[in-house]
Amino acid sequence: MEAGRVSTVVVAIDGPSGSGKSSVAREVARRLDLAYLDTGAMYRAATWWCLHSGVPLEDQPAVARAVRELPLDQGVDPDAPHVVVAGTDVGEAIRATAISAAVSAVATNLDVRDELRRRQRTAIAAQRDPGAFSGGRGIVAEGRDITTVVAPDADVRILLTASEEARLARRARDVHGSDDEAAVAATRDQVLRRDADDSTVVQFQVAADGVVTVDSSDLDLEQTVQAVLAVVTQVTGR
Ligand SMILES: Nc1ncnc2c1ncn2[C@@H]1O[C@H](COP(=O)(O)OP(=O)(O)O)[C@@H](O)[C@H]1O
Ligand SMILES: Nc1ccn([C@H]2C[C@H](O)[C@@H](COP(=O)(O)OP(=O)(O)O)O2)c(=O)n1
Repeated sequence: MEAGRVSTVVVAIDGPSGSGKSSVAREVARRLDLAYLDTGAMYRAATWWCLHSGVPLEDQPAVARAVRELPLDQGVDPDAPHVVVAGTDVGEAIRATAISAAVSAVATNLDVRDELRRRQRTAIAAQRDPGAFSGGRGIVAEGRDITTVVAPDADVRILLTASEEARLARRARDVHGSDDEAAVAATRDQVLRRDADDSTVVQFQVAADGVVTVDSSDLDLEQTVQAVLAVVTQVTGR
């Protein structure tokens, strides 16, 4: 390494819906002073853009064309993440149930995946290189295919899992403010159907070779953050 250069670390985290990827990855990035890339937000922003522009999601070539032109500005500061499309802040809009219900139709479009993966690799590369113009600081990137396809060469690769029951209860509390029977039933589409659809194009249910599994079923958020930090320390010494 050149004198004066500080080594950067790339942490890749994948997992199913409700496993805690976004909350855990963001907090780990904060504590290690790394950038944070929420790749799910990119698929959500692409879905928002298609709906906003009147592109029918079943018209795959039209969706792919729209996404290649997607005017997306996404921040990587874990303390102030922003998602802006064509000048509109869509940070909240992309979490709406209508987007959660529609996003798999866009995420299973292989041309869309090519385009967004290209952008994700560019964002990760900018943070990996300490000599980069933007001053690479290292990054935590999370999604469904970061450990396997987008950044299989990441320094740390983690599959964050949790039982179906834990994931449904978490999402129900997020969306409906309760994890009673009705709230969990209303959440099944957002979690289980979406994971089943997404699994047709990416594999995030079983850890690939060299990927460390962290099971958060019986851990709270802080314990999960600690478990992920322990893997980072074990692998990188940081
Ligand atoms: N052990 C845990 N690990 C991560 N998140 C948890 C945990 N327990 C509860 N949660 C909560 O579960 C919800 C879903 O987490 P989120 O990060 O959105 O998951 P994902 O990005 O995998 O869909 C959040 O409200 C989070 O605070
Ligand atoms: N790297 C990624 C990230 C997300 N996706 C897809 C899968 C999901 O249905 C959507 C939204 O992802 P997001 O991580 O926001 O989903 P949840 O936090 O689990 O609700 O995008 C993907 O296919 N590949």
